[in-house]
Amino acid sequence: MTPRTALTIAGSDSGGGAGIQADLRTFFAHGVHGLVALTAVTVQNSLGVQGFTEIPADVVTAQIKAVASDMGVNAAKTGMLATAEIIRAVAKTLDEVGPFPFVVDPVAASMTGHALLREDALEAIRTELFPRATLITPNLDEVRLLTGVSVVDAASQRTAAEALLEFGSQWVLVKGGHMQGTTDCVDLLSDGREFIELSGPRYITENTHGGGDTLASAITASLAKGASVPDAVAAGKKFIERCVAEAYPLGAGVGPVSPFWVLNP
Ligand SMILES: Nc1ncnc2c1ncn2[C@@H]1O[C@H](COP(=O)(O)OP(=O)(O)O)[C@@H](O)[C@H]1O
Ligand SMILES: Cc1ncc(COP(=O)(O)O)c(N)n1
Repeated sequence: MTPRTALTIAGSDSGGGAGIQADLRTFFAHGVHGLVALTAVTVQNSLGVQGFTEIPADVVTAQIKAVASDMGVNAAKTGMLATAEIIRAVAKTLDEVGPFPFVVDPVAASMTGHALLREDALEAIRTELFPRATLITPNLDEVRLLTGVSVVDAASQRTAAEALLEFGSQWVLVKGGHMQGTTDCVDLLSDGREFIELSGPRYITENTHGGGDTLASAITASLAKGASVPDAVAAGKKFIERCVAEAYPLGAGVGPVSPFWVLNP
């Protein structure tokens, strides 16, 4: 039987733990066929990002149109988008080939602190992509960059969710992985009416590379299969928890979260 399809519009991680590599292995783990529009090639390993080269915006557009016109897209997500020009091209192209559920993971930097966006690009994500998004999935660093809100507890997490929804997405997931001093990891999902706390154990590990990409692509895979946003996010949270619990060391720095457990559930 032909599986459902999900499109990732994102950068390549040569270390294989984040970016399109994380997205494709997550789509596979969900039984969803992955489609790709590559935006950038990063030179990266467990120690960080040594540099990147972006793909020309018209080539990003052409990749999206090629797969959408022939194979069909059941849901899409964005990760690293590199430049404002690529972001504008993605927004325009999605208007032409959509609608389908669309998840925006506003990747601004790697967890090692290296910029993955050129300077003017965060503003373009906010104005061009958020209003078109079914769901946006910022981490706490991205929340601060986008809204100025520092999330330190449940109240400020809710304030941040409300501020982010002002930019026009249908739903927001404020991820709590970087919250200090908590024994649980609590992500807050909201559409402005409902505020749903998704809580799970915080595992002690150094190896969380690719966690955000894996969560967003797990959610996108469930949306491609027809799940509602709350159901897709709840399933994604369960999925990433297990991936963090089974993360492995690789290289001298930060190892990747692992979806390999799906092979031996
Ligand atoms: N140590 C951990 N144990 C369990 N879950 C975690 C851990 N760190 C992050 N998570 C979960 O992984 C997902 C990604 O979160 P986060 O680290 O906040 O984003 P990002 O990877 O984009 O920086 C969230 O669902 C978060 O709750
Ligand atoms: C190509 C690419 N996309 C996304 C990330 C973010 O992932 P992380 O926050 O785990 O470094 C990355 N490092 N590289």
